[in-house]
Amino acid sequence: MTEQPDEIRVEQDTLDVLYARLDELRAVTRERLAEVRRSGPSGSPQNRSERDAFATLYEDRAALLDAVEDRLCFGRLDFDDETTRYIGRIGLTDEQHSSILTDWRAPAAQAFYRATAAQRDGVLRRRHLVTSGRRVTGLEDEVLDLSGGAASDLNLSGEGALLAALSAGRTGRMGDIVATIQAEQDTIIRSDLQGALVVQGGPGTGKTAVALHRAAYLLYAHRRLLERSGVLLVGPSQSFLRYIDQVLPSLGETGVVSTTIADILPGIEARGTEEPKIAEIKGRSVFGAIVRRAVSARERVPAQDTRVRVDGYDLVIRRRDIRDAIAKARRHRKPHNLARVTFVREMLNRLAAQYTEQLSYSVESDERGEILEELRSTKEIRVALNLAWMPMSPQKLVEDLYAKPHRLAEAAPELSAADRDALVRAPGSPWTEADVPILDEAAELLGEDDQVARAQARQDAEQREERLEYARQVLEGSGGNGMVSAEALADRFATSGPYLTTAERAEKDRSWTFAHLVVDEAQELSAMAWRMLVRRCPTRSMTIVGDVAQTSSPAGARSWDAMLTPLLRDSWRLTELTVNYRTPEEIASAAQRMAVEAGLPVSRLTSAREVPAALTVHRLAADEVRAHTVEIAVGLLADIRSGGAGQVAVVVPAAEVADVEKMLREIPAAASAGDGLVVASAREVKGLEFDAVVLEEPAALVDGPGGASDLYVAMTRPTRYLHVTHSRDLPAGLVG
Ligand SMILES: Nc1ncnc2c1ncn2[C@@H]1O[C@H](COP(=O)(O)OP(=O)(O)OP(=O)(O)O)[C@@H](O)[C@H]1O
Repeated sequence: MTEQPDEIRVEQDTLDVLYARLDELRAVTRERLAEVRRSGPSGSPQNRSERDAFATLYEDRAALLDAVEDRLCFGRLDFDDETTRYIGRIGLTDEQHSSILTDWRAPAAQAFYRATAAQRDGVLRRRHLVTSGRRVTGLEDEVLDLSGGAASDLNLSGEGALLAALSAGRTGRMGDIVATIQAEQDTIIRSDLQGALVVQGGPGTGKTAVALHRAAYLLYAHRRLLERSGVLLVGPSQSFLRYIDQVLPSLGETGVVSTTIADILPGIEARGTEEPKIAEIKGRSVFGAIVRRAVSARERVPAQDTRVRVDGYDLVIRRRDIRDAIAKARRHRKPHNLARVTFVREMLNRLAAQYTEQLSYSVESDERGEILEELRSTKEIRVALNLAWMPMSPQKLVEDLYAKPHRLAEAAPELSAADRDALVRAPGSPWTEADVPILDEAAELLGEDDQVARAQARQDAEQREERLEYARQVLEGSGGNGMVSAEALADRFATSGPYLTTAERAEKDRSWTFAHLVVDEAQELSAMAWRMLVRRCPTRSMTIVGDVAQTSSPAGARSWDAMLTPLLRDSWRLTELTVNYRTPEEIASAAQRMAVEAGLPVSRLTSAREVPAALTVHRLAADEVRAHTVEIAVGLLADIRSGGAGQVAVVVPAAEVADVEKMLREIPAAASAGDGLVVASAREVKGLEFDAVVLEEPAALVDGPGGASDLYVAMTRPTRYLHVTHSRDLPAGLVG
């Protein structure tokens, strides 16, 4: 990176203009918001809801303008025709409506990330602006003539800025990478919305970063479509979602619904744990058929006819009538609870016919209604009809399947007796993550009685068209600047109570379908979890990122093809990331060697950075290992903290976490470290990163349920140092 005082001054002047414009827009937005609020709570409900809608609009705009303060502008392109273009977090125009800053997601910004000496796209020079607050502190120029070329073999663009970003201390929160997105990442970020895009890449290749930037890009490029139905982001754990939760807001996007598989069903708390081998059984796609059979079993012809007496008349609930009524109800292919209405109506009609045959006169239609009501409320008839077609909640259906071995045996002939035995559990046991897709499948097949909701939805759709037209006129009148679509504004007009975003509405509604789905650490998902997600995204427009070499769940994917083709057929495409930005070369090579020896399906990986003495291995006596682990962690913490912020993690098998935490609590420097020192299992650190990691007894990790994949994950978390403490032999390949 070069210090060029004159050039820096020029860029500082530009930056001053851009920030002045940002401040001006902030002031205008705040003034408009104040005006709306001043207008007070009077007026008709229609006026009030419009006022609330405008208030939300200005609040969102103010929040967006605040979010882009840091590194508002980070790049400049100089073209052959002597024009220049500045690239930043958002687009800005001056008072004459001329562009002064180009949004990084706009087509006009693409060359900033993609132009190379070989393919310049008219770009002469790419400049990275390094800033601190509102000050320009450095510049990095790449002259794209053939003599200059890329700065390294890896074709890294803005290498100085990139390496500075990569070696900065970790805060425990992921940051955005807009200023230094690399060409192979940019291609993925801007890839077509249609179909499912699978991004396979080794650890640290930026899969999470790319998935989030792609979500922000798609929301920008297809705002109308995506804002209305929303984008669903599925991550592996709540701690992972916390780790990434700043990235989209820093890119000006807040409307994405984030969740985990365990939390995806409204009203279900899946906090129970179970053996991985049980989760594997529950994750098999055959559970789709098992749930279907379990539902069908609740529609059954009894062994005998049932006689009942109503008002002194003898009626027979005949097996053959039940068989016919079931067949008729099934013909409409509605979910069980909804089809039950047809079954009951048919049976009551047949019983009413028996009843009236016994009368000495013919009945009028109003009397017939009374007879039907009488039959419906007769207890024996209710019981008999329920036995033939039981109304069911998903929870009850699945609970019965686990608690009553005969039900499971009937529904699951594909499972071995041993597998079925493993699934048995008492009613009332807590739900586990692997139960969630099964409950969702059951909810889908059982259905809720949503007639009222559907009528309401039809009415809403009609009213929405009117509001949309009105919102378009309003936006035209107020010179809408693309920050909000007419669709979003129309939806805001609709809510006279507190305004609900798409995200908030979607979160409450199990059957909400999203316009795009982003899945991170996707290799962990079972076939049943995929079925559940695909139901939520009927367009199959998805971004799926993961690494099949890091799969620890026995129900997860070892091959994308085997997992996805049965569900998505040919509507998915595979792309790869190959540069490791996180882990120093020495550590990454050791991890790769170990993974290859263990037979994991590792991807090609080249490391962007080298850090001297990044990997240290401590061979110890068995009774010394734990004390050394703790001591090394405390030493690393002091070392890293002396240079500013940073995080150290100690990775041990899950059963050891509490013990190590207890030892660390007794050391004052560790006890007061807060987020700076984390003790966790390999599974808990998946997707996260730390400045330094102390990894205890790798052979024990390999013996655990996640096997060598867990060790691969643990080894590839550090951005600077990895210390391995051990007494047992090291897994093959770990030391070269
Ligand atoms: N172009 C880039 N500029 C700056 N930092 C980057 C870039 N690409 C990736 N990084 C950084 O590299 C680190 C690893 O990225 P990320 O967590 O997205 O990788 P990953 O492929 O999801 O890893 P894992 O498979 O281990 O979960 C992060 O700190 C991320 O910010």
